[in-house]
Amino acid sequence: MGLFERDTEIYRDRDALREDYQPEELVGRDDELATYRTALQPVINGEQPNNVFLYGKTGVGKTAATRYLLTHLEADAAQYDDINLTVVTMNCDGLTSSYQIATRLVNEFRDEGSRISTTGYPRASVYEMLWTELDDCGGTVLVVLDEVDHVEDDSILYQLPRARANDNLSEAKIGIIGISNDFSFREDLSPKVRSSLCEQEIHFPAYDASDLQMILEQRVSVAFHEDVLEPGVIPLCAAYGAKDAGDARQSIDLLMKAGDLARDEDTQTVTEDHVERGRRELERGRIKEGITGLTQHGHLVLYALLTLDLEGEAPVRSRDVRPRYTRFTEMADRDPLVPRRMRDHLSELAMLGIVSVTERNEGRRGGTYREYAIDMDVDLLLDAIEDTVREVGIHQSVKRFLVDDELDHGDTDLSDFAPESR
Ligand SMILES: Nc1ncnc2c1ncn2[C@@H]1O[C@H](COP(=O)(O)OP(=O)(O)OP(=O)(O)O)[C@@H](O)[C@H]1O
Repeated sequence: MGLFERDTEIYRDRDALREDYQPEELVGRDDELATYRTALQPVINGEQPNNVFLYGKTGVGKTAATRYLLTHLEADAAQYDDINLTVVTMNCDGLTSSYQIATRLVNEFRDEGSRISTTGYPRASVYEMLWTELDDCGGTVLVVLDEVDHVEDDSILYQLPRARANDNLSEAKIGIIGISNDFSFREDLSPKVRSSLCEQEIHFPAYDASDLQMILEQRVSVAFHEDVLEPGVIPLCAAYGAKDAGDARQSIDLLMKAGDLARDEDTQTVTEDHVERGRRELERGRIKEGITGLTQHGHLVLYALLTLDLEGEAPVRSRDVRPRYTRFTEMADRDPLVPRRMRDHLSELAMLGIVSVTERNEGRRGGTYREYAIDMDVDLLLDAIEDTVREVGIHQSVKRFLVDDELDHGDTDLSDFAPESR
């Protein structure tokens, strides 16, 4: 028998659970799809398209709905000889300026040999090139700007939708589809940009548990063999998804994690226990990612609070975290941040769900203050701030959580790091 053997007991088509899978139908989005379809109808009529703006939290189907409708629109437009439709889709993640967007767009229309560099041209001349490319392309051009909130200046968001009205285009009819999960972005747009970019706004609300259940059932029928899932598995994934953020991506990921655990264990069924364990694993991954993204001061603040928590001192006020944090910064050969910046780090840890915060009120004289405590698995946290701990040394109170080979104790003299007397 070979080293690798095909395992097909659980999955029929695991790829159907991946992000890039395009479902044939979108379930539970009838109203949004109907509004969206109406907004795109002028394209088929050969009229000037509407600019559409989609907004809603992450994983609620904005991109999936766009892909679904534009695939149909392109196929249907091909039936009409007098319609020449071009769709350009761009994700604005990593593109922060109008200039970058404009050069990228110019290059979308050009062959490899004649592409322009992304720096060095005056903005006005890049816009000129863009109008020329669009007019040369002609017909109807739909530009999809996904994650449009990454663009920090709104010049292009004004120029593109207004290009025809401003006489920059004579041949092409252009329509913009902006997509965003940042609610404040729309609010912060200047009125003139908002009125042109957001001609037709469509809000995608978060999914509830029964929506998610329908979405999961549709995926399961493609991805898994029949009767492989215990009856409670889909409702449990849906319930967790609805509780977290109403995000379809999270529910689908959880189902895939549960399926993978079942497959790794060579079992014939996916159980609720696989879902529970899968959820814990995903959670660990998310937290680890969140902590890894913090600065070293964030790690030092966390380590200070963690050791205090283990000594039974939490919940603790930030002024009581401070001496420990300051001491750790000295050990790491750094200057401590001012108290307010240190508190910002505690708030950030709270936002990540690593630290719990309790507001206390000492009555009229004492005012209100906040107390912090660790709200997460200790070994998970230690694992995530391993490098910082190594630099500062292993504090007495965390010693019992460390398996010898998990962290290199080296020659650290632990007595140096015994908790200070308070
Ligand atoms: N109504 C639905 N029916 C079937 N699958 C869906 C539905 N809504 C979302 N999904 C699936 O959930 C995942 C996330 O959806 P999508 O990428 O469209 O979210 P989004 O709102 O664009 O999120 P983001 O703002 O993070 O980009 C995709 O795999 C998508 O296929």
